[in-house]
Amino acid sequence: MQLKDPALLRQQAYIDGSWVNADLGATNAIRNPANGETIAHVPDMGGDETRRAIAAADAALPAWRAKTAKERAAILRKWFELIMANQEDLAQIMTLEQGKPLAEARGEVAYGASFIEWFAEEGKRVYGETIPAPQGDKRLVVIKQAVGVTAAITPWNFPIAMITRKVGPALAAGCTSVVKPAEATPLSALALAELGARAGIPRGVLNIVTTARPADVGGELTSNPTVRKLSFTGSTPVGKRLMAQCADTVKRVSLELGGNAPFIVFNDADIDAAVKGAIVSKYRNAGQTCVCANRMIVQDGIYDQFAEKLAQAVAAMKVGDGMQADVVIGPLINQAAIAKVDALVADAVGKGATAVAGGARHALGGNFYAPTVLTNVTADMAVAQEEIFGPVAPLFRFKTDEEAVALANNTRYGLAAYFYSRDIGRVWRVAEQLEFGMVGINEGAISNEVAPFGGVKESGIGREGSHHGIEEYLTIKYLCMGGI
Ligand SMILES: NC(=O)c1ccc[n+]([C@@H]2O[C@H](COP(=O)([O-])OP(=O)(O)OC[C@H]3O[C@@H](n4cnc5c(N)ncnc54)[C@H](O)[C@@H]3O)[C@@H](O)[C@H]2O)c1
Ligand SMILES: O=C[C@H](O)CS(=O)(=O)O
Repeated sequence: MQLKDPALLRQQAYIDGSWVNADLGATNAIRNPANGETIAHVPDMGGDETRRAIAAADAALPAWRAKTAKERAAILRKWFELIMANQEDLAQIMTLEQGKPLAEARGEVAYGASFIEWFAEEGKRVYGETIPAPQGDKRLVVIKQAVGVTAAITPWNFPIAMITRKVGPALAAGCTSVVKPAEATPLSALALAELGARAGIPRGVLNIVTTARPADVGGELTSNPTVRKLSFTGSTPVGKRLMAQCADTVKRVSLELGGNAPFIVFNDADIDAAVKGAIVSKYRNAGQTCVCANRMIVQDGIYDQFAEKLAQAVAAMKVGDGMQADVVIGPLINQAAIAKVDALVADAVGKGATAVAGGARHALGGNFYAPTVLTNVTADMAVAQEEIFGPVAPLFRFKTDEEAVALANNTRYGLAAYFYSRDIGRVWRVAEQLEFGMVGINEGAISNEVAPFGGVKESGIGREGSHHGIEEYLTIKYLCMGGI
C-alpha cells in the first residue's frame, strides 16, 4: 500500500477520540479479495468495548447538539474537504480491502463525501412550525430536535458511502454516532474517523467499533437503551433480525436492505442506450450493489438484438485486480460469494438457460467470476427470485406491457427498478405501476446525494440522502403555550 499519508491506515478502533485495541487484544485480519494477502489487522471487539463507545457518544451528545447547526456545518464542511483532499489514499485503501477497481473507488470516495457536504447544509435548514391555536390564549409551536445517540451498521460493498449516508445527517442534526463497519472492510471507516478528528469532530461524537463478531457488537447496539436509533444497511435477513432486536427499547429504525431490480427494455427503446444503461446498472462493483439490475426483462421484438449487443460488450470487459488501471471487473468479496453466483448460474443453465457470455468462474481463479449474460431465462430459475450480487445478467423475454410489469413486480423486494421506452404514455403508466422505491427511466445510474434513496416491501424502511434523509435523525416536539 503506497499511501501519501500513511497515518490514514489505522489498525485500531476509534472510541471516545482515542485509537484503542480490543480489551483482550484479539484482532481480525483484513485480506485483499484480489489475492488473499493480509493488508492489516484491526481489533476484534465485543459488548464491553461497544458499551464504552455508546457511553462516549452519550457523554458527547449535550455539547454537540448544543452547537448551532452552522457550527456543526463548519466542521462537517472541513471533513468533506479533507476527504476529497485525500481521495487517492482513501480509494487505494478501499480497493485493497473491498476489491472494486480504483476508478470506481475514487468515485465512491467522492459520492460518500457528497453526503457530508450535502447534510452540512441540510442541517441549517431544519425548520419548525407555528400552528394557529384554536383558543385565543394559546400559542402552538413545533420544533425539531436531535434523536440522540445513534448506531450505524454498514455493509462491505460501499465501505465509505454507506457510512457517510448515515453519519452525515446524524451529525448535522446534532446526534452522535457509534458505527460498526463490515468485518471485511473496516479500514475505510477508520480512515474516515481519522479525517473527522482532523476536521474537529469532538471526541465521542463519532466512534468506530471493529469486530469479527457482529452479533456481539450488534446485540449491544440494538439492546442498549441509550441508543435511540439504529440505521442499518445490509441484507434483508439481517435487517429483519436487527429490527426485532430494537423492539425491546423501541428504537427508531432505518433499513436499507436487499434488492432484486428489474431492468425492462421495451421494443421502442433506444437499444444502444439500453445496453449502456444495463452495463452501468449490472456490472458496477462486479454486480455487488443493492441497486444492480438483477433481471433483464426484454420485449420480444428486440430481444435477440439486445442480447447480442450486451454479450459483445460484456465479453470485452477486463477482469482482474482493481489496482490495475484497465480493469473494470474486480474480484467478488469472498469465496462464499463466488460459490453463490456459480450455483445460481449452474441452476439456470441446468434448467435451460444459455450463457452467451461468461458463465463460469474466471480463469484467474480465486474470487474472480467471468462477467456473464444468460439468455432463455425463465421464472422457475433461482435467479428470478434471488439477489445475485455478482456480474451475471439473466435475460427474460416478454410480449405485452402488462406481462412486463407483472414480471417486474413479482418479488418480495422493492428497492430499484429500471426501464427503457420512448413512449411518454408508457413511461408514465409503467413508472406508476412499478412497486419500487426508485425507478430509473432510460437511465441506469440513479444514485446521488440529493434524491431520496430507499425501498419498499422487504427492501427497507426510510430514506437516505435528499432533504428527507435528515428527518430520520430528528424528533418532532410540540410546544403548547397557555395563558397568553
Ligand atoms: N439498500 C441499500 O442501500 C444497500 C446498500 C448496500 C448493500 N445492501 C445489501 O446488503 C447485502 C450485502 O451486504 P452484506 O453482505 O454486508 O450484508 P450483511 O447483512 O451480511 O451485513 C451487513 C452488516 O451487518 C452486519 N451483521 C451481520 N449479521 C449481524 C448481526 N447478527 N448483528 C449485527 N450486525 C450484523 C455485518 O457485519 C455488516 O456490518 C445485500 O443484500 C445488499 O443488497 C443494501
Ligand atoms: O449497494 C448499495 C448502494 O446504496 C449502491 S449506490 O452506490 O448507493 O447506488
